Amino acid sequence: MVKICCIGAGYVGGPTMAVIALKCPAIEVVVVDIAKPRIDAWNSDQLPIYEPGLDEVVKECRGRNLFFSTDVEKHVAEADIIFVSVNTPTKTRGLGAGKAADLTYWESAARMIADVSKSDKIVVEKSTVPVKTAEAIEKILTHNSKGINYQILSNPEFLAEGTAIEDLFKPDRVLIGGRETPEGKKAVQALKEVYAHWVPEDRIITTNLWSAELSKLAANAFLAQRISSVNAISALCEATGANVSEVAYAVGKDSRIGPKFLNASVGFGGSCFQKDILNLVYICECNGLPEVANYWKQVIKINDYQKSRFVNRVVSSMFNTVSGKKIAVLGFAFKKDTGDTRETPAIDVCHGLLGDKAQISIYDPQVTEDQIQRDLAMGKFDWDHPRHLQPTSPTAFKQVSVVWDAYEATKGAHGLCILTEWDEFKALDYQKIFDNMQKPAFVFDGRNVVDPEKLREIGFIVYSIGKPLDAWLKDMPAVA
Ligand SMILES: NC(=O)C1=CN([C@@H]2O[C@H](COP(=O)(O)OP(=O)(O)OC[C@H]3O[C@@H](n4cnc5c(N)ncnc54)[C@H](O)[C@@H]3O)[C@@H](O)[C@H]2O)C=CC1
Ligand SMILES: O=C(O)[C@H]1O[C@H](OP(=O)(O)OP(=O)(O)OC[C@H]2O[C@@H](n3ccc(=O)[nH]c3=O)[C@H](O)[C@@H]2O)[C@H](O)[C@@H](O)[C@@H]1O
Repeated sequence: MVKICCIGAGYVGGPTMAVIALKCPAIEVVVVDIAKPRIDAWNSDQLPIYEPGLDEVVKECRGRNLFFSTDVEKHVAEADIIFVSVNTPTKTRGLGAGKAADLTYWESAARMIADVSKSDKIVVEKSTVPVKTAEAIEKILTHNSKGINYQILSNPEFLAEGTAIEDLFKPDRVLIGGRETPEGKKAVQALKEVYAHWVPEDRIITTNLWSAELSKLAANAFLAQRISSVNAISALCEATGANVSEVAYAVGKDSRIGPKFLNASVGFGGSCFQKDILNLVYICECNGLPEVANYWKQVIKINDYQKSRFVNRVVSSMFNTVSGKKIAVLGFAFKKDTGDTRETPAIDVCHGLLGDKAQISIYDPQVTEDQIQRDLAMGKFDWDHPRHLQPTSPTAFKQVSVVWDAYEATKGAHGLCILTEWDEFKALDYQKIFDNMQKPAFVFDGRNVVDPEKLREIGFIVYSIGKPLDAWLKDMPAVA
């Protein structure tokens, strides 16, 4: 029986391995992690991450050919194929701070593999890493090899949160990069055979190592660039009376452009887009390509601009101050159908509002108060380190309350900001919300969830990203 071990039981390691176990009953899959609470949660009825369809997959295979364990060394030693899916956060200090990927966790995983291995291994980069990481990993492994043969493969993951199971069941492509030696090709074939249990052969792409590593960074950069492009246009829409949804629809109808990923928003979030672009920027700089670095940097600058533009809209609309005013925030996760808050635009928007002394009442169907308070207190990039290495929870923000109901959050509020596109926000009784808010009552829709015209009929003053402006907002300063 082929044995797979995955180091890192997070958003990628957990779902990916669960799907491999489901589709390959003859393979034993063990997911290991240094974080005991996370492994305990994977072994319980309350999985550590919320992802539609994940519970069913885990329930079907757990205890059959899918296992979660903290006994990292034992399972690594026994495995034929080792996936490494650990954190690769942005460095917070030292060389490349604020840009380069911090490979501490990767390096320690590689050293541990070298220490405990007694048989040949295929080591698979599942984490997103800088191009050329495989070379560094190879050096660590071969210099400590004790005669063991290691083959390093790059197999980046393209799943998106909220649709992870769907994406894993039907991936657009699976990408495998390896050395072009006979041993390298054999290792690529071995991994290909795992995916071939359910992925059509023409969707399994094989490349050299560096192409695979770079394709992952490039794919995320292209995706984020689309959002920054449409968000940049959204600002111009507001200035001219054009409607960003109509513009995006018309632009996306061009089959060369395509309709997906053109939703204007308060900004993109999530653990990877910013991190991976910063990493790409750093790699370009290190390779003497400042023009290329600056080109990609702009994608992040527009994203930051979009978030501060939103905050400025809120404050300038409400008589240039939100001091002491209750502002309801609906949605804190970085997108719908996930409880993940890493790099969510809600953090920056809340910081902006707190900077203007607002009282914030937050409701998100999947995010806990503890998580929100931690997020608001955490330093830049700290969130992307393993949980037990993050700073312990400092004192909570008194101006922030977290409630479990949208009506409670909006009761007595002066303004309401929609920051995540949860479906349930479309179906709220906005008349009831209006009746219970202070007047004038403002809605700032950062996700184009509500119908601005219907809300205006109720009596709200409405700002929707990239949509023709409410008469109230015209001529008000709103640039970042
Ligand atoms: N979250 C996502 O949707 C996607 C993430 N990625 C990439 O996958 C990688 C992992 O991301 P996530 O799963 O989101 O992170 P995560 O933070 O959810 O999970 C990483 C896990 O690795 C564990 N870990 C760290 N060092 C370890 C070690 N030495 N031994 C054992 N366990 C260790 C941590 O305790 C943590 O549970 C990152 O490189 C990310 O860029 C790629 C595609 C999608
Ligand atoms: O490497 C990663 O981590 C993953 O990053 C993204 O996945 P994810 O961040 O989970 O979610 P997305 O659906 O890409 O959304 C990212 C952010 O962009 C925002 N977004 C997305 C699409 C859009 O049109 N507009 C927009 O503002 C979302 O609300 C969210 O805040 C990519 O889509 C995945 O392919 C990739 O594997």
